Amino acid sequence: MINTSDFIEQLCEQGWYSQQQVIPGEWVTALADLCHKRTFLQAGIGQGIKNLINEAIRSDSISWIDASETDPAVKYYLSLVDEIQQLLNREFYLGLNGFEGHFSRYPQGAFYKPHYDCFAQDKRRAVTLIFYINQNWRPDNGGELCLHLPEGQKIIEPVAGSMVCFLSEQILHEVLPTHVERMALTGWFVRHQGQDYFYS
Ligand SMILES: O=C(O)CCC(=O)C(=O)O
Ligand SMILES: [Fe+2]
Repeated sequence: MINTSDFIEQLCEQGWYSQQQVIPGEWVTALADLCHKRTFLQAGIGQGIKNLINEAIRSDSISWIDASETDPAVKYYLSLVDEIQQLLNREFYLGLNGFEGHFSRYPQGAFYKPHYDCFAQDKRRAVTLIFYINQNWRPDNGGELCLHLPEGQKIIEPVAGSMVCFLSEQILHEVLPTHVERMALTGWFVRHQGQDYFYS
């Protein structure tokens, strides 16, 4: 369960929010099992024809989620996404009208260097939403999400069931090298501006 009032207040005041134990254990298990069964592609940077694979910047693999998927775990995830989208649209005037999300797998040694989730030529991505599905995560596993904030770094461990949400344009962030396989569900609430875009 999301703490609605903390979510609204902190997203508004600091541009990011994180909370543990949002996804119950049984759904974490279902999502982690599903993640292991899916087909993954090496992730790229940029979009469309400019989507380049550059392992010096990121070394994870991704598996895009289709809104028409029928797996109960995916449906559960999309219902959470929907709940958060309604909350965001009710409380903030972001005009969000779409979502794109994927499973991501970071093999041992993988990382994602500091970046913003909003592309220079494409400002559609407004809010980033991440859920972690790493059971039995240990503090010495590495793989933390590091937010580079004006007041300093905020380190977030990718523990099972936790959630992070932030304004895509504002928060510079990175994934520190992981010492074990690390899995997440990463997505973006987007605002369409009446143009056609490529999906990477
Ligand atoms: O997995 C994470 O903690 C963040 C991933 C990320 O920054 C991204 O996919 O853009
Ligand atoms: Fe990111």
